[in-house]
Amino acid sequence: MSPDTLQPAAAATRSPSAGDEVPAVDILSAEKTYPNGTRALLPVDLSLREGEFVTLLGPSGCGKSTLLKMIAGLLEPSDGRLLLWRKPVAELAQTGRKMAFVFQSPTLMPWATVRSNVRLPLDLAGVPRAEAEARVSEVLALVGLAKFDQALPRALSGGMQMRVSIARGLVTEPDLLLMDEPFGALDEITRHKLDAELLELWRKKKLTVIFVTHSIHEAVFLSSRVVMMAARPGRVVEQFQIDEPHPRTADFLVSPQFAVHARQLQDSLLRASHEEDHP
Ligand SMILES: Nc1ncnc2c1ncn2[C@@H]1O[C@H](COP(=O)(O)OP(=O)(O)OP(=O)(O)O)[C@@H](O)[C@H]1O
Repeated sequence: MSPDTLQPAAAATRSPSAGDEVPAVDILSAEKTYPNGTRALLPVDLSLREGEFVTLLGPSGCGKSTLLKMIAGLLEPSDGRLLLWRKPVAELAQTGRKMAFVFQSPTLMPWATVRSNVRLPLDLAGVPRAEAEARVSEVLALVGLAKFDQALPRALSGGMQMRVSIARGLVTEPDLLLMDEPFGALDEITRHKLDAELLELWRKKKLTVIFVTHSIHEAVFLSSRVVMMAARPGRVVEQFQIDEPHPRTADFLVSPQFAVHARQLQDSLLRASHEEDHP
């Protein structure tokens, strides 16, 4: 085992929360069995420091989305607990922190302009119009869509629609960004471009990100840590630190270090898939 690899047992000790630092996310033996009896997740123990970019990677059905939805408070665990800045997910507001969720599909209102789509969370929160407009302008500039603020979603490419969705997530100024395969439906080149932009946003805004993907390359490029999961039943099997410097450019993608990490994840993914075939 390489020094970069954390044993699942080490992950269970959740050392990041041991010191003074308040962990952004603490998952304490959280598990999920759906009402139809499907054991989607065995107990998961995982802790995230503020500012980490953690990717959940694993074969189809290993519970990535289930875990992300539990962290978002969209699903209740069957047992165990999930804390955000040491408070239960439902009490996040008391921590003064905010969370946003970006789905795989941009889910934009087709009849509304880009500007109105991005402003929606602020309108729902009752933010005064002038302040809301200023914040919308700022995030649209951040994702490179300032000139398209009056466009309707159908006039935009898939990649641009995804940028609108990300802008809508960022407009509330979240501390924690949860992303469920946000670029999975995009072509390879657009995906790389958005990956690079997302990494810049993460650095600029000092976000904590949990990102679900099927792509080993995306996981290596983006992550500070990769959590490998296996299916039937879903569980965390291994973790990998990707301690490579930033900014990560296109050169990183063709570097020997990138290839080493990709190989490790490839082997781990094969092991995870094998466990599923021979539980
Ligand atoms: N609402 C539900 N009711 C019953 N079973 C469900 C439900 N949602 C998901 N499952 C099952 O739970 C398991 C984990 O699903 P989940 O969608 O979390 O996995 P995933 O790793 O995100 O999959 P994928 O990579 O294909 O998106 C799967 O066996 C799935 O069929």
